[in-house]
Amino acid sequence: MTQASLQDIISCVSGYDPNAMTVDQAQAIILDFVEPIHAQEKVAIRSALGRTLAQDIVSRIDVPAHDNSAMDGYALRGSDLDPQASIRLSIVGNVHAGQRYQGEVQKGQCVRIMTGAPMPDDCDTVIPQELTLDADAQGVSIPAGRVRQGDNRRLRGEDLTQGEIALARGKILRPADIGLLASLGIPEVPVQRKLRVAFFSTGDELRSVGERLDPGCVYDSNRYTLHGMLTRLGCDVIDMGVIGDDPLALEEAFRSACEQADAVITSGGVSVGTADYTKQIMARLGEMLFWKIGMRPGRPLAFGRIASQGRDAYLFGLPGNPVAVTISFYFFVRDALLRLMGAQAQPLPRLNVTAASAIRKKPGRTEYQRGILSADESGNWNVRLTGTQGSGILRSMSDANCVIVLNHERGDVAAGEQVQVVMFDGLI
Ligand SMILES: Nc1nc2c(c(=O)[nH]1)N[C@H]1C(S)=C(S)[C@@H](COP(=O)(O)OP(=O)(O)OC[C@H]3O[C@@H](n4cnc5c(N)ncnc54)[C@H](O)[C@@H]3O)O[C@H]1N2
Ligand code: MOO
Repeated sequence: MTQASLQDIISCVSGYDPNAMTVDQAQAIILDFVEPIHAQEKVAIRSALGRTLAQDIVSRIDVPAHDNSAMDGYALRGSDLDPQASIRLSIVGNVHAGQRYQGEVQKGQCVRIMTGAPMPDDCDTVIPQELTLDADAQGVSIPAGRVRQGDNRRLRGEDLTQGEIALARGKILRPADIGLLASLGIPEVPVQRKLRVAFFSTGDELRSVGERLDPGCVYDSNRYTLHGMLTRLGCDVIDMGVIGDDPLALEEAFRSACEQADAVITSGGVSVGTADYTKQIMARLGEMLFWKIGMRPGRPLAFGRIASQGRDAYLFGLPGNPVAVTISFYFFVRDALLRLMGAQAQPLPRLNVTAASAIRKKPGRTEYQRGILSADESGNWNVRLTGTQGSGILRSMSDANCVIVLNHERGDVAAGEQVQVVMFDGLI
């Protein structure tokens, strides 16, 4: 990777203060520093779900390939229609999807047609069969005013025209995109190689699931939350377990993670505690910034790039508190990983909704509070807090279906005021 150093980037940030960063500043610095990886591979379209498209996909055909009927009914010449009076047309043929009507259709004539069948050359309008009267083998009556010229006809190329970009590079492919690729007859597509992300938890007090919980210890939940969030983002995950507060073991873990992965995520050890060797080791292995961000939860954050054995990786040192891990991941790490994987920016949509009750908020920091969004009897959406908002209380994260984002300058929120929420659906 050849890229600007973090020092270059922060020297351009006005009022840069690592102990008083705003969320916006931190997000901007991170995105500025992260460069997309370039490796790509070809995969069958069914395996491309959730992957990032590595090149533009240009349509080689018109879709649909011909004008065709949107309804089962009768194809007719629109110029025969009389808006004031019913007309009677004679039926000169029949055409199904996959066939082509070869004959001519003259004035006063029509063709029985099925949905998807190509329009006969002389016809430009279809009347659905349920709007017609007195149909028999010879003819059909078209009541006045039921259709206008051009109705119920799907035009050649109305979905995509030959040469048009059907899907742009950087798109994360969803089921409809896979269907679109199939509609173009494309069997495989170039996608970005999956991002490899290594992660581990730090702290002597952590026990892994399956181990005995010794006095004073807690189960490591962060690795499980991170595993879920990274998997949802479509990364290849490398779970490196729990590393105790031992400088040698920590250094070895950082080196090994960096040699295997594009990005390394740790939790714990980024604050000011005496056993927090983590920060020193991070700093020794590369270029690191340690920030106190004006936000809650998620105040401490380490960010940079470390190197070992000629390999380097971006490093995100998240705070240890379980809720802080989730918030830091979604508001800093997610966008950076998306950029790293070559994906188009995918800002998390924010909805304006009503606060069901008052919310305490200090101006001068961004707060992310866990909420439950629901509709009242009139169908108006409002949000209430899940309860205690301590950054160690994972239960209230699990109970929530959204996070309420209260911007930097904002003070207390009164019941009935508008607040912004980010939905968890599909996210956490
Ligand atoms: N004097 C100060 N103390 C603290 C500050 C500060 O600025 N000055 N910041 C507080 C904030 S905010 C946070 S967040 C934490 C972050 O500290 P660390 O990143 O060093 O995290 P730890 O001390 O290792 O752990 C914090 C807390 O979270 C629990 N934890 C850690 N890892 C896990 C895990 N994998 N699974 C479950 N729980 C975990 C850990 O046991 C601690 O209770 O510092 C504040 N203190
Ligand atoms: O990041 Mo800490 O969890 O803000 O409280």
